[in-house]
Amino acid sequence: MSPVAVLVGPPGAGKSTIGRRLARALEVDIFDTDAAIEEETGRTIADIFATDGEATFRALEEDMVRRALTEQDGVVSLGGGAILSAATRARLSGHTVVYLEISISEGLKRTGTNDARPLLNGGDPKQKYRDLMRRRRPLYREVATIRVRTDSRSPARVVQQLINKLG
Ligand SMILES: Nc1ncnc2c1ncn2[C@@H]1O[C@H](COP(=O)(O)OP(=O)(O)O)[C@@H](O)[C@H]1O
Ligand SMILES: O=C(O)C1=C[C@@H](OP(=O)(O)O)[C@@H](O)[C@H](O)C1
Ligand SMILES: [Mg+2]
Repeated sequence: MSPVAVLVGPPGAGKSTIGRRLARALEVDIFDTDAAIEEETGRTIADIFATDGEATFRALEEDMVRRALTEQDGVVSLGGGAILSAATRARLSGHTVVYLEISISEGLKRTGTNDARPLLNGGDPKQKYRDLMRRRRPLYREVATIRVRTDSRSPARVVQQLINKLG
Protein backbone atom coordinates (compact mmCIF):
# COMPACT_ATOMS: atom_id res chain seq x y z
CA MET A 1 0.00 0.00 0.00
CA SER A 2 1.10 3.53 -0.68
CA PRO A 3 -0.64 6.86 -0.01
CA VAL A 4 -1.96 8.76 -3.03
CA ALA A 5 -0.28 11.85 -1.56
CA VAL A 6 1.70 12.76 1.55
CA LEU A 7 1.39 16.39 2.66
CA VAL A 8 4.35 18.20 4.22
CA GLY A 9 5.05 21.82 5.11
CA PRO A 10 5.35 24.15 8.10
CA PRO A 11 2.72 24.68 10.79
CA GLY A 12 -0.26 26.55 9.36
CA ALA A 13 0.45 25.58 5.76
CA GLY A 14 -2.80 23.62 5.78
CA LYS A 15 -1.65 19.98 5.85
CA SER A 16 -4.54 18.90 8.10
CA THR A 17 -7.19 21.10 6.43
CA ILE A 18 -6.14 20.46 2.83
CA GLY A 19 -5.56 16.78 3.60
CA ARG A 20 -9.18 16.37 4.74
CA ARG A 21 -10.56 18.25 1.77
CA LEU A 22 -8.33 16.54 -0.78
CA ALA A 23 -9.29 13.12 0.58
CA ARG A 24 -12.98 14.03 0.34
CA ALA A 25 -12.54 15.23 -3.24
CA LEU A 26 -10.68 12.06 -4.24
CA GLU A 27 -13.05 9.87 -2.20
CA VAL A 28 -10.22 8.25 -0.25
CA ASP A 29 -9.34 8.09 3.45
CA ILE A 30 -7.45 10.79 5.33
CA PHE A 31 -4.78 9.86 7.87
CA ASP A 32 -3.28 12.69 9.93
CA THR A 33 -0.25 11.44 11.88
CA ASP A 34 -0.75 13.99 14.69
CA ALA A 35 -4.37 12.90 15.16
CA ALA A 36 -3.29 9.24 15.05
CA ILE A 37 -0.64 9.82 17.74
CA GLU A 38 -3.22 11.55 19.94
CA GLU A 39 -5.68 8.73 19.42
CA GLU A 40 -3.18 5.96 20.06
CA THR A 41 -1.62 7.53 23.17
CA GLY A 42 -4.84 9.06 24.48
CA ARG A 43 -2.88 12.27 25.03
CA THR A 44 -2.61 15.61 23.27
CA ILE A 45 0.53 16.57 21.35
CA ALA A 46 0.91 19.54 23.72
CA ASP A 47 0.88 17.19 26.73
CA ILE A 48 3.46 14.84 25.18
CA PHE A 49 5.77 17.82 24.52
CA ALA A 50 5.24 19.28 27.99
CA THR A 51 5.55 16.04 29.97
CA ASP A 52 7.99 13.89 27.96
CA GLY A 53 9.73 16.42 25.75
CA GLU A 54 10.19 16.86 22.02
CA ALA A 55 12.50 13.85 21.56
CA THR A 56 9.79 11.46 22.79
CA PHE A 57 7.26 13.06 20.47
CA ARG A 58 9.66 12.78 17.52
CA ALA A 59 10.18 9.06 18.18
CA LEU A 60 6.40 8.46 18.29
CA GLU A 61 6.03 10.55 15.15
CA GLU A 62 8.76 8.71 13.23
CA ASP A 63 7.12 5.39 14.00
CA MET A 64 3.62 6.63 13.11
CA VAL A 65 4.86 8.03 9.77
CA ARG A 66 6.66 4.75 9.00
CA ARG A 67 3.43 2.81 9.54
CA ALA A 68 1.32 5.34 7.63
CA LEU A 69 3.54 5.08 4.55
CA THR A 70 3.10 1.33 4.32
CA GLU A 71 -0.44 0.88 5.70
CA GLN A 72 -2.36 3.81 4.19
CA ASP A 73 -3.54 4.22 0.61
CA GLY A 74 -5.40 7.53 0.92
CA VAL A 75 -4.09 11.00 1.77
CA VAL A 76 -1.55 11.23 4.62
CA SER A 77 -0.93 14.55 6.42
CA LEU A 78 2.28 14.80 8.44
CA GLY A 79 3.14 17.15 11.30
CA GLY A 80 5.35 20.08 10.33
CA GLY A 81 8.50 18.70 11.95
CA ALA A 82 8.24 15.10 10.71
CA ILE A 83 10.81 15.77 7.97
CA LEU A 84 13.46 16.56 10.63
CA SER A 85 13.97 12.79 10.85
CA ALA A 86 16.52 11.51 8.31
CA ALA A 87 14.86 8.08 8.46
CA THR A 88 11.51 9.65 7.56
CA ARG A 89 13.06 11.61 4.70
CA ALA A 90 14.57 8.40 3.33
CA ARG A 91 11.23 6.60 3.65
CA LEU A 92 9.45 9.39 1.75
CA SER A 93 11.58 8.68 -1.28
CA GLY A 94 9.45 7.17 -4.06
CA HIS A 95 6.21 8.61 -2.65
CA THR A 96 4.12 11.45 -4.02
CA VAL A 97 5.02 14.19 -1.54
CA VAL A 98 3.29 17.57 -1.65
CA TYR A 99 5.01 20.57 -0.09
CA LEU A 100 2.35 23.12 0.90
CA GLU A 101 4.28 26.38 0.76
CA ILE A 102 3.44 29.36 2.94
CA SER A 103 5.07 32.70 3.71
CA ILE A 104 6.27 33.38 7.25
CA SER A 105 3.74 36.19 7.77
CA GLU A 106 0.77 34.10 6.62
CA GLY A 107 1.99 31.02 8.51
CA LEU A 108 2.13 33.08 11.69
CA LYS A 109 -1.39 34.42 11.12
CA ARG A 110 -2.76 30.93 10.64
CA THR A 111 -1.09 29.42 13.68
CA GLY A 112 -2.07 32.38 15.87
CA THR A 113 -1.65 32.30 19.59
CA ASN A 114 -2.90 29.09 21.09
CA ASP A 115 -1.44 26.12 22.97
CA ALA A 116 -1.98 23.59 20.21
CA ARG A 117 1.52 24.03 18.74
CA PRO A 118 4.02 23.82 21.60
CA LEU A 119 6.96 24.49 19.31
CA LEU A 120 5.78 28.04 18.62
CA ASN A 121 4.83 28.78 22.24
CA GLY A 122 6.69 31.22 24.43
CA GLY A 123 9.24 33.79 23.37
CA ASP A 124 8.94 35.56 20.05
CA PRO A 125 6.76 33.48 17.68
CA LYS A 126 7.96 35.40 14.62
CA GLN A 127 11.61 34.66 15.41
CA LYS A 128 10.76 31.03 16.16
CA TYR A 129 8.91 30.62 12.88
CA ARG A 130 11.78 32.25 10.97
CA ASP A 131 14.35 29.95 12.60
CA LEU A 132 12.16 26.95 11.95
CA MET A 133 11.86 27.83 8.25
CA ARG A 134 15.58 28.46 7.86
CA ARG A 135 16.27 24.97 9.12
CA ARG A 136 13.39 23.17 7.44
CA ARG A 137 12.89 24.82 4.05
CA PRO A 138 15.71 22.78 2.42
CA LEU A 139 14.24 19.59 3.92
CA TYR A 140 10.72 20.25 2.64
CA ARG A 141 12.21 20.92 -0.79
CA GLU A 142 14.34 17.80 -0.64
CA VAL A 143 11.41 15.43 -0.02
CA ALA A 144 8.80 17.16 -2.21
CA THR A 145 7.80 15.91 -5.64
CA ILE A 146 5.06 18.59 -5.98
CA ARG A 147 4.91 22.12 -4.56
CA VAL A 148 1.77 24.22 -4.12
CA ARG A 149 1.65 27.80 -2.90
CA THR A 150 -1.09 28.39 -0.34
CA ASP A 151 -0.77 32.13 0.36
CA SER A 152 -3.91 34.07 -0.60
CA ARG A 153 -5.57 30.92 -1.87
CA SER A 154 -8.67 29.46 -0.28
CA PRO A 155 -8.52 25.81 0.78
CA ALA A 156 -10.87 24.96 -2.11
CA ARG A 157 -8.47 26.55 -4.60
CA VAL A 158 -5.45 24.84 -3.06
CA VAL A 159 -7.23 21.50 -3.43
CA GLN A 160 -8.14 22.26 -7.06
CA GLN A 161 -4.54 23.20 -7.83
CA LEU A 162 -3.36 20.04 -6.17
CA ILE A 163 -5.76 17.81 -8.10
CA ASN A 164 -4.51 19.38 -11.35
CA LYS A 165 -0.90 18.72 -10.36
CA LEU A 166 -1.56 15.17 -9.19
CA GLY A 167 -3.02 14.45 -12.64
N1 LIG B 1 -5.57 28.01 2.17
C1 LIG B 1 -5.94 28.48 3.37
N2 LIG B 1 -6.41 29.73 3.48
C2 LIG B 1 -6.77 30.25 4.68
N3 LIG B 1 -6.70 29.57 5.86
C3 LIG B 1 -6.24 28.31 5.82
C4 LIG B 1 -5.83 27.70 4.58
N4 LIG B 1 -5.39 26.44 4.86
C5 LIG B 1 -5.54 26.29 6.20
N5 LIG B 1 -6.04 27.40 6.78
C6 LIG B 1 -6.32 27.62 8.21
O1 LIG B 1 -5.06 27.69 8.88
C7 LIG B 1 -5.10 27.04 10.13
C8 LIG B 1 -4.03 25.96 10.17
O2 LIG B 1 -4.39 24.93 9.27
P1 LIG B 1 -3.94 23.43 9.49
O3 LIG B 1 -4.62 22.62 8.43
O4 LIG B 1 -4.12 23.02 10.90
O5 LIG B 1 -2.38 23.52 9.15
P2 LIG B 1 -1.22 22.49 9.43
O6 LIG B 1 -1.83 21.15 9.64
O7 LIG B 1 -0.36 22.55 8.21
O8 LIG B 1 -0.50 23.03 10.62
C9 LIG B 1 -6.52 26.53 10.29
O9 LIG B 1 -7.24 27.47 11.05
C10 LIG B 1 -7.06 26.47 8.86
O10 LIG B 1 -8.44 26.65 8.81
O1 LIG C 1 6.26 21.84 13.31
C1 LIG C 1 6.32 21.04 14.27
O2 LIG C 1 7.40 20.66 14.75
C2 LIG C 1 5.05 20.52 14.81
C3 LIG C 1 3.89 20.70 14.11
C4 LIG C 1 2.59 20.21 14.56
O3 LIG C 1 1.80 19.82 13.43
P1 LIG C 1 1.24 20.87 12.34
O4 LIG C 1 2.36 21.18 11.38
O5 LIG C 1 0.13 20.13 11.68
O6 LIG C 1 0.79 22.09 13.06
C5 LIG C 1 2.74 19.03 15.51
O7 LIG C 1 3.19 17.89 14.82
C6 LIG C 1 3.71 19.37 16.62
O8 LIG C 1 3.14 20.40 17.37
C7 LIG C 1 5.09 19.76 16.10
MG1 LIG D 1 -1.71 19.63 11.12
